[in-house]
Amino acid sequence: MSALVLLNPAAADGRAGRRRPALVAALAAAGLDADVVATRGPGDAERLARGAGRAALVVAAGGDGTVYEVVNGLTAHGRGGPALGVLPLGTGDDFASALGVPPRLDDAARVLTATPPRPLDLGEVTWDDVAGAHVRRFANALGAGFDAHVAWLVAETKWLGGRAAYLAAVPRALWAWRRPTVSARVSVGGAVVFDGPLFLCEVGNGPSVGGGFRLTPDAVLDDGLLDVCLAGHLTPTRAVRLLPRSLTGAHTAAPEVVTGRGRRVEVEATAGPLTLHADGEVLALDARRVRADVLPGALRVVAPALAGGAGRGQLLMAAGEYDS
Ligand SMILES: Nc1ncnc2c1ncn2[C@@H]1O[C@H](COP(=O)(O)OP(=O)(O)OP(=O)(O)O)[C@@H](O)[C@H]1O
Repeated sequence: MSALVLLNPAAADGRAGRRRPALVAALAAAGLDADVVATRGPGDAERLARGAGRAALVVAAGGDGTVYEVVNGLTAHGRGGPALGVLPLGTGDDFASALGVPPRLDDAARVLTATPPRPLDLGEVTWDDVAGAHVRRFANALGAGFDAHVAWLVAETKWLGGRAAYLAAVPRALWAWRRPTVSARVSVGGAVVFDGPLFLCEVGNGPSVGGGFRLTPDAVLDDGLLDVCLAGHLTPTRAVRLLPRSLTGAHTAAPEVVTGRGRRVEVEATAGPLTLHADGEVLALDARRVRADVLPGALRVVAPALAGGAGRGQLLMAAGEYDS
């Protein structure tokens, strides 16, 4: 099998780049005929994936941001294009965890040759801001509000290093959000589920974000649906109390938390602009209207945790329930 491995050397504060020799050795040991190409900057992985139509497999070697880019490049090929593999070399690696990719490089490389790819759902986000309308795809999660604000602060202070940038960003974001900063109306499948001051709204294709915070703990990558978790205004003290509970998904029982599941999720800012992220990459600081749609079975992915059997999304698609 011919594979193109797109290595983001900047992932995990540059640790991914330093692991290139170990990556090449792991791929050789797994018997994968692979070209390893390092990206030169943001956007490069997407461009390379778009040009990789002849590869059987395109592997995102990096974190969730690298996966996001590769997914947006690969979907340009349609459903018959190369499959996606993931080697978790990033900081959070939430999508790789959802796929069941083992954290050790040797094991993860072996999985690429041993597991036939299978169709999984993707999300498609459409939003309006001052620059107009935009459309992107996401693999793992879309977030509006507090966590997108954290992602923006982290990107701004990248020079601090991943973990330090996060530690600095969370208190800054909590301080900025001590009073309600945005209000929004949220609909799932056309029905309004929330209207008021918003802390965050997370739309999960996979269950976790930020390196293991299970905001949408029951999200499944092949069920043809997106899971939603939103919280109305939280004081900093209340947010700090709830955050650790999201490591297990126990936050969903809190009275401020609303959950839902559907094919389409809409978030409309009624006061203040929305900060928006997809797979941890900041998309907008001033979104007004955001729509997320599931694209059932849109991309074939090496997913050891989901190997075998048709997912619900595929079954619904076969039954003609989806036209996307
Ligand atoms: N060669 C490069 N130099 C600098 N930045 C790059 C390069 N290639 C890609 N990037 C950018 O690096 C950023 C971070 O990548 P990625 O998300 O994969 O790693 P991470 O942040 O360590 O992991 P995670 O998102 O799982 O926490 C992305 O915004 C991506 O566009």
